[in-house]
Amino acid sequence: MVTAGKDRGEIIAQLQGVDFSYGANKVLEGVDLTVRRGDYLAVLGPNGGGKTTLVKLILGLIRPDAGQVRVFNAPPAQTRGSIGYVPQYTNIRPDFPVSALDVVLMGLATARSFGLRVSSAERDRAMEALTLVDMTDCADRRIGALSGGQRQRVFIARALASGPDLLLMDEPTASVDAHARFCFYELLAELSDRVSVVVVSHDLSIVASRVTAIACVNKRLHYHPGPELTTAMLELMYGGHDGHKCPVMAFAHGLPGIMVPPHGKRHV
Ligand SMILES: Nc1ncnc2c1ncn2[C@@H]1O[C@H](COP(=O)(O)OP(=O)(O)OP(=O)(O)O)[C@@H](O)[C@H]1O
Repeated sequence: MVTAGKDRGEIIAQLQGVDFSYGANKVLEGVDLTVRRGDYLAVLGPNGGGKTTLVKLILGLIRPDAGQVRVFNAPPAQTRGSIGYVPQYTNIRPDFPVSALDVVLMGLATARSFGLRVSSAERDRAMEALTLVDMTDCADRRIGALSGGQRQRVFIARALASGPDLLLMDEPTASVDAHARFCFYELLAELSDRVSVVVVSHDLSIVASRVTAIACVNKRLHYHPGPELTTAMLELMYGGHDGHKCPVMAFAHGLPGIMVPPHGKRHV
Protein backbone atom coordinates (compact mmCIF):
# COMPACT_ATOMS: atom_id res chain seq x y z
CA MET A 1 0.00 0.00 0.00
CA VAL A 2 2.78 2.44 0.83
CA THR A 3 5.98 3.08 -1.03
CA ALA A 4 8.67 1.61 1.24
CA GLY A 5 11.64 0.33 -0.71
CA LYS A 6 11.23 2.63 -3.71
CA ASP A 7 14.11 4.76 -4.89
CA ARG A 8 14.95 7.31 -2.15
CA GLY A 9 15.93 10.58 -3.73
CA GLU A 10 13.73 10.18 -6.82
CA ILE A 11 12.08 13.50 -7.74
CA ILE A 12 8.37 13.48 -6.92
CA ALA A 13 7.33 17.11 -7.31
CA GLN A 14 9.19 20.03 -8.83
CA LEU A 15 8.45 23.73 -9.23
CA GLN A 16 10.73 25.77 -11.48
CA GLY A 17 10.60 29.56 -11.80
CA VAL A 18 6.95 29.67 -10.71
CA ASP A 19 5.04 32.96 -10.56
CA PHE A 20 1.41 33.13 -9.49
CA SER A 21 -0.97 36.09 -9.04
CA TYR A 22 -4.58 36.47 -7.96
CA GLY A 23 -5.51 39.38 -10.23
CA ALA A 24 -3.03 42.17 -9.50
CA ASN A 25 -1.83 40.50 -6.29
CA LYS A 26 1.40 38.66 -7.03
CA VAL A 27 1.51 35.90 -4.44
CA LEU A 28 4.46 33.77 -5.59
CA GLU A 29 7.49 34.90 -7.53
CA GLY A 30 10.38 32.90 -8.99
CA VAL A 31 9.65 29.85 -6.84
CA ASP A 32 11.88 26.79 -7.22
CA LEU A 33 11.28 23.69 -5.12
CA THR A 34 12.10 20.00 -5.47
CA VAL A 35 10.49 17.32 -3.31
CA ARG A 36 12.22 13.94 -3.36
CA ARG A 37 11.21 10.51 -2.14
CA GLY A 38 12.04 10.23 1.55
CA ASP A 39 11.80 14.00 2.21
CA TYR A 40 10.03 15.35 5.27
CA LEU A 41 9.71 18.99 4.29
CA ALA A 42 8.26 21.74 6.50
CA VAL A 43 6.83 24.71 4.60
CA LEU A 44 6.79 27.73 6.91
CA GLY A 45 5.77 31.34 6.41
CA PRO A 46 3.60 34.19 7.63
CA ASN A 47 -0.15 34.55 7.02
CA GLY A 48 -0.78 35.35 3.40
CA GLY A 49 2.78 34.33 2.43
CA GLY A 50 1.54 31.97 -0.29
CA LYS A 51 1.79 28.53 1.38
CA THR A 52 -1.71 27.33 0.49
CA THR A 53 -1.26 28.69 -3.02
CA LEU A 54 1.87 26.54 -3.29
CA VAL A 55 -0.15 23.50 -2.16
CA LYS A 56 -2.86 24.23 -4.77
CA LEU A 57 -0.20 24.43 -7.49
CA ILE A 58 1.26 21.04 -6.50
CA LEU A 59 -2.25 19.56 -6.51
CA GLY A 60 -2.89 21.04 -9.95
CA LEU A 61 -5.93 22.99 -8.73
CA ILE A 62 -4.42 26.18 -10.16
CA ARG A 63 -1.81 26.73 -12.87
CA PRO A 64 1.24 29.00 -12.67
CA ASP A 65 1.39 32.26 -14.64
CA ALA A 66 5.03 31.53 -15.40
CA GLY A 67 7.36 28.60 -14.83
CA GLN A 68 6.26 25.02 -14.45
CA VAL A 69 4.98 22.54 -11.88
CA ARG A 70 5.58 18.84 -12.45
CA VAL A 71 4.62 15.82 -10.40
CA PHE A 72 6.45 12.70 -11.55
CA ASN A 73 7.52 14.78 -14.51
CA ALA A 74 3.92 15.30 -15.68
CA PRO A 75 1.35 18.08 -15.18
CA PRO A 76 -0.03 17.63 -11.63
CA ALA A 77 -3.62 17.25 -12.82
CA GLN A 78 -2.54 13.99 -14.51
CA THR A 79 -0.83 12.54 -11.45
CA ARG A 80 -3.22 13.58 -8.68
CA GLY A 81 -3.57 9.97 -7.51
CA SER A 82 0.05 10.00 -6.41
CA ILE A 83 -0.65 12.68 -3.77
CA GLY A 84 -2.51 12.11 -0.51
CA TYR A 85 -3.87 15.49 0.54
CA VAL A 86 -4.87 16.33 4.11
CA PRO A 87 -6.73 19.65 4.14
CA GLN A 88 -6.72 22.15 6.97
CA TYR A 89 -8.92 20.88 9.83
CA THR A 90 -12.58 21.71 9.38
CA ASN A 91 -15.25 21.31 12.04
CA ILE A 92 -17.20 18.07 11.97
CA ARG A 93 -20.64 17.80 13.55
CA PRO A 94 -20.21 15.65 16.68
CA ASP A 95 -23.26 13.56 15.70
CA PHE A 96 -22.05 12.90 12.13
CA PRO A 97 -22.85 9.18 11.79
CA VAL A 98 -19.63 7.77 10.32
CA SER A 99 -16.87 5.84 12.06
CA ALA A 100 -13.13 6.47 11.77
CA LEU A 101 -12.93 3.36 9.54
CA ASP A 102 -15.68 4.72 7.26
CA VAL A 103 -13.68 7.93 6.84
CA VAL A 104 -10.57 5.99 5.86
CA LEU A 105 -12.57 3.88 3.39
CA MET A 106 -13.60 7.14 1.70
CA GLY A 107 -9.93 7.45 0.70
CA LEU A 108 -10.43 4.37 -1.45
CA ALA A 109 -13.67 5.60 -2.99
CA THR A 110 -12.02 6.81 -6.20
CA ALA A 111 -10.49 3.37 -6.66
CA ARG A 112 -13.90 1.70 -6.67
CA SER A 113 -17.42 2.68 -7.63
CA PHE A 114 -19.46 4.56 -5.07
CA GLY A 115 -22.30 2.48 -3.68
CA LEU A 116 -20.55 -0.87 -4.07
CA ARG A 117 -20.07 -2.92 -0.94
CA VAL A 118 -16.70 -2.62 0.73
CA SER A 119 -14.58 -5.69 0.03
CA SER A 120 -12.57 -7.41 2.75
CA ALA A 121 -9.39 -6.39 0.91
CA GLU A 122 -10.46 -2.73 1.08
CA ARG A 123 -11.27 -3.09 4.74
CA ASP A 124 -7.82 -4.63 5.35
CA ARG A 125 -6.20 -1.77 3.48
CA ALA A 126 -8.08 0.81 5.53
CA MET A 127 -7.13 -0.98 8.76
CA GLU A 128 -3.51 -1.05 7.61
CA ALA A 129 -3.65 2.73 7.12
CA LEU A 130 -5.15 3.14 10.61
CA THR A 131 -2.32 0.98 11.98
CA LEU A 132 0.25 3.32 10.43
CA VAL A 133 -1.20 6.23 12.40
CA ASP A 134 -1.70 4.13 15.56
CA MET A 135 -5.49 4.46 15.48
CA THR A 136 -6.82 0.90 15.12
CA ASP A 137 -8.38 1.07 18.59
CA CYS A 138 -10.59 3.91 17.38
CA ALA A 139 -11.67 2.29 14.10
CA ASP A 140 -15.30 1.89 15.15
CA ARG A 141 -15.61 5.16 17.05
CA ARG A 142 -17.69 8.00 15.63
CA ILE A 143 -15.39 10.51 13.90
CA GLY A 144 -17.13 13.39 15.65
CA ALA A 145 -16.37 11.87 19.06
CA LEU A 146 -12.59 11.86 18.53
CA SER A 147 -10.21 14.59 19.70
CA GLY A 148 -8.76 17.04 17.18
CA GLY A 149 -5.42 15.19 17.15
CA GLN A 150 -7.08 11.77 16.75
CA ARG A 151 -9.21 13.09 13.90
CA GLN A 152 -6.13 14.42 12.15
CA ARG A 153 -4.58 10.94 12.35
CA VAL A 154 -7.73 9.46 10.79
CA PHE A 155 -7.58 12.01 7.96
CA ILE A 156 -3.94 11.08 7.39
CA ALA A 157 -4.95 7.40 7.27
CA ARG A 158 -7.60 8.33 4.69
CA ALA A 159 -4.91 10.05 2.60
CA LEU A 160 -2.57 7.04 2.98
CA ALA A 161 -5.16 4.39 2.14
CA SER A 162 -4.74 4.74 -1.62
CA GLY A 163 -0.94 4.36 -1.37
CA PRO A 164 0.23 7.85 -2.41
CA ASP A 165 3.88 8.76 -3.02
CA LEU A 166 3.49 12.16 -1.35
CA LEU A 167 1.53 13.13 1.75
CA LEU A 168 0.69 16.85 1.48
CA MET A 169 -0.75 18.56 4.57
CA ASP A 170 -2.00 22.09 5.09
CA GLU A 171 -1.77 23.20 8.74
CA PRO A 172 -2.48 19.75 10.20
CA THR A 173 -1.81 20.82 13.79
CA ALA A 174 -4.18 23.77 13.96
CA SER A 175 -6.40 21.95 16.47
CA VAL A 176 -3.72 19.95 18.26
CA ASP A 177 -2.23 20.88 21.65
CA ALA A 178 1.54 21.27 22.18
CA HIS A 179 2.17 17.76 23.57
CA ALA A 180 0.04 15.98 20.95
CA ARG A 181 1.75 18.13 18.32
CA PHE A 182 5.16 16.74 19.30
CA CYS A 183 3.85 13.14 18.98
CA PHE A 184 2.21 14.08 15.70
CA TYR A 185 5.50 15.35 14.25
CA GLU A 186 7.21 12.13 15.38
CA LEU A 187 4.51 10.19 13.52
CA LEU A 188 5.20 12.22 10.37
CA ALA A 189 8.94 11.53 10.69
CA GLU A 190 8.18 7.79 10.90
CA LEU A 191 5.80 7.97 7.94
CA SER A 192 8.44 9.75 5.86
CA ASP A 193 10.33 6.44 5.68
CA ARG A 194 7.40 5.15 3.58
CA VAL A 195 5.96 8.23 1.89
CA SER A 196 7.40 11.69 1.27
CA VAL A 197 5.85 14.27 3.57
CA VAL A 198 5.25 17.98 2.96
CA VAL A 199 3.68 19.90 5.85
CA VAL A 200 2.55 23.51 5.69
CA SER A 201 2.71 25.02 9.16
CA HIS A 202 2.80 28.21 11.19
CA ASP A 203 4.38 26.28 14.01
CA LEU A 204 8.12 26.89 14.22
CA SER A 205 8.49 24.00 16.69
CA ILE A 206 8.16 21.58 13.77
CA VAL A 207 11.78 22.45 13.06
CA ALA A 208 12.75 20.61 16.25
CA SER A 209 11.18 17.41 14.91
CA ARG A 210 13.04 15.27 12.38
CA VAL A 211 12.35 17.36 9.27
CA THR A 212 14.88 16.80 6.50
CA ALA A 213 14.37 20.21 4.90
CA ILE A 214 12.63 23.54 5.38
CA ALA A 215 11.09 25.88 2.83
CA CYS A 216 10.12 29.39 3.93
CA VAL A 217 7.55 31.09 1.74
CA ASN A 218 6.75 34.78 1.65
CA LYS A 219 6.12 35.45 -2.03
CA ARG A 220 9.64 34.11 -2.64
CA LEU A 221 10.73 30.71 -1.43
CA HIS A 222 13.90 30.05 0.50
CA TYR A 223 14.90 26.37 0.77
CA HIS A 224 17.29 24.88 3.29
CA PRO A 225 18.25 21.19 2.99
CA GLY A 226 18.40 20.54 6.73
CA PRO A 227 16.48 21.02 9.98
CA GLU A 228 17.71 24.56 10.62
CA LEU A 229 16.09 27.90 10.28
CA THR A 230 18.67 30.25 8.86
CA THR A 231 18.78 33.99 9.48
CA ALA A 232 17.93 34.54 5.82
CA MET A 233 14.78 32.44 6.25
CA LEU A 234 13.62 34.34 9.30
CA GLU A 235 14.23 37.62 7.49
CA LEU A 236 12.22 36.40 4.51
CA MET A 237 9.35 35.34 6.76
CA TYR A 238 9.26 38.07 9.32
CA GLY A 239 11.42 40.93 8.07
CA GLY A 240 14.14 42.64 10.09
CA HIS A 241 17.83 42.98 9.44
CA ASP A 242 21.04 43.23 11.45
CA GLY A 243 20.56 45.70 14.24
CA HIS A 244 16.75 45.65 13.84
CA LYS A 245 15.75 42.09 14.69
CA CYS A 246 12.06 41.30 14.72
CA PRO A 247 10.71 39.63 17.90
CA VAL A 248 10.39 36.23 16.19
CA MET A 249 14.05 36.30 15.22
CA ALA A 250 15.12 37.20 18.76
CA PHE A 251 12.88 34.41 20.07
CA ALA A 252 14.16 31.87 17.57
CA HIS A 253 17.78 32.54 18.50
CA GLY A 254 17.01 31.20 21.97
CA LEU A 255 14.70 28.33 21.07
CA PRO A 256 16.09 24.83 21.71
CA GLY A 257 16.23 22.78 18.53
CA ILE A 258 16.09 25.79 16.29
CA MET A 259 19.55 26.62 15.10
CA VAL A 260 20.01 30.09 13.79
CA PRO A 261 23.56 30.95 12.80
CA PRO A 262 24.85 34.31 14.01
CA HIS A 263 24.22 37.29 11.77
CA GLY A 264 26.78 37.51 9.01
CA LYS A 265 27.36 33.69 9.07
CA ARG A 266 24.66 32.45 6.77
CA HIS A 267 24.22 28.90 5.61
CA VAL A 268 22.93 29.84 2.19
N1 LIG B 1 -8.94 32.60 -4.17
C1 LIG B 1 -8.27 33.73 -3.91
N2 LIG B 1 -8.59 34.88 -4.56
C2 LIG B 1 -7.89 36.03 -4.36
N3 LIG B 1 -6.85 36.12 -3.50
C3 LIG B 1 -6.49 35.03 -2.82
C4 LIG B 1 -7.17 33.79 -2.99
N4 LIG B 1 -6.59 32.85 -2.20
C5 LIG B 1 -5.58 33.49 -1.55
N5 LIG B 1 -5.52 34.78 -1.93
C6 LIG B 1 -4.54 35.78 -1.45
O1 LIG B 1 -3.25 35.27 -1.79
C7 LIG B 1 -2.33 35.53 -0.75
C8 LIG B 1 -1.68 34.22 -0.32
O2 LIG B 1 -2.70 33.40 0.24
P1 LIG B 1 -2.38 31.93 0.76
O3 LIG B 1 -3.66 31.37 1.23
O4 LIG B 1 -1.61 31.18 -0.26
O5 LIG B 1 -1.39 32.25 1.99
P2 LIG B 1 -0.95 31.34 3.21
O6 LIG B 1 0.52 31.50 3.34
O7 LIG B 1 -1.48 29.95 3.04
O8 LIG B 1 -1.71 32.07 4.41
P3 LIG B 1 -2.24 31.48 5.81
O9 LIG B 1 -1.02 31.12 6.59
O10 LIG B 1 -2.94 32.67 6.39
O11 LIG B 1 -3.15 30.32 5.52
C9 LIG B 1 -3.09 36.27 0.33
O12 LIG B 1 -2.88 37.66 0.15
C10 LIG B 1 -4.54 35.92 0.04
O13 LIG B 1 -5.40 36.95 0.45
